[in-house]
Amino acid sequence: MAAAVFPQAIGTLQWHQYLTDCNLHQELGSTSVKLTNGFIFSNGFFRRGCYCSRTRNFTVIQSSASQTSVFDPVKAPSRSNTSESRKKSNEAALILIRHGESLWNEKNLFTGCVDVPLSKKGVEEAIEAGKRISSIPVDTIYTSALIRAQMTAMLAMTQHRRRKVPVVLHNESEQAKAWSQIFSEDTKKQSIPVIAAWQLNERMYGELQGLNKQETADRYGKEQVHEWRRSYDIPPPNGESLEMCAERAVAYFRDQIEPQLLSGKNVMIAAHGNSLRSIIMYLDKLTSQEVISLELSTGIPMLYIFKEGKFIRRGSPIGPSEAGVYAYTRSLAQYRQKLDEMLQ
Ligand SMILES: O=C(O)[C@@H](CO)OP(=O)(O)O
Repeated sequence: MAAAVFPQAIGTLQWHQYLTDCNLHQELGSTSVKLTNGFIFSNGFFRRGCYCSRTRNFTVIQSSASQTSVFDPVKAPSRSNTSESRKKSNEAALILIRHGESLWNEKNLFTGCVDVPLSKKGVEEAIEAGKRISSIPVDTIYTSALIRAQMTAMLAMTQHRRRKVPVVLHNESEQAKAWSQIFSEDTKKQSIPVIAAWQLNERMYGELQGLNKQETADRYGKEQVHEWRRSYDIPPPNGESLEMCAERAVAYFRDQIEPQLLSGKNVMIAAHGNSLRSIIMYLDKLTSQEVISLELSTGIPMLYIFKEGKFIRRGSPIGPSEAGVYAYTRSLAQYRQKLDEMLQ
């Protein structure tokens, strides 16, 4: 694919514009651009974790057309539909979704490891998230052990155009394993394994669990509560800091999920604000300072491409009916086209 050539200076970009303006992203997508503030836009995203700030201005000071599209098809019929070529391309999609709004989010209560379900709005958000990723391949699903993440994953998958059935694996005992076997290879092929892991749970919020966030801020002060909620290494009373949460969540990601991606499997993770913040910190190499301002919205999927051992952030996919979906790589566009043909 030929790369677009940018003039030496094209003015000012707003990060918000990057997030929402598909055409801009497409134009930039195949070009390396150096920006003021030391930020570099290449391979479809800004480096240095600057997405924490949605309102920052970027002035383009230099560009190069050396970067062509780096994304080979994940599962494109012409190039990557054999396990051999998959291994060679070493590329896979990774979708991260924070669960939809829960009944305690709605009431503004600290939730942590308390297992509460989605609110009505959360159910709608999960379905909407499913529409956004309905044309992105998913081979394996990881969720936390908490119902709000599991509901989100399942509701999202009801929208997937491939129509595979998510099946929760029960490996907690030999008997559970034996009793949940599937005896048809064809049916297995039409299923997506769902693995629930406590390591992906929300951070344990200690003695804040069940307290109202506003009342807690009124009592202990806004700054103290912000420190408990967003700092990297300060735990809430008797709870986990983000660092402690990362020790289990990132270890699980590296031990269990990365090998799947390495083997070419497309993975979706439905988890929580803080367990996902810790994973994003690892993926985007954010510092403990940068992660403070990282906030994740409920029910908004984020797409990464894993290629040659690197995670490339592609933004949040929007519905297949929208023109110019910036999050799609060429290979994902091919997968989507294949679905279009199949479903005609
Ligand atoms: O209550 C919680 O478990 C989390 C996520 O909802 O809250 P916070 O935004 O403080 O991380």
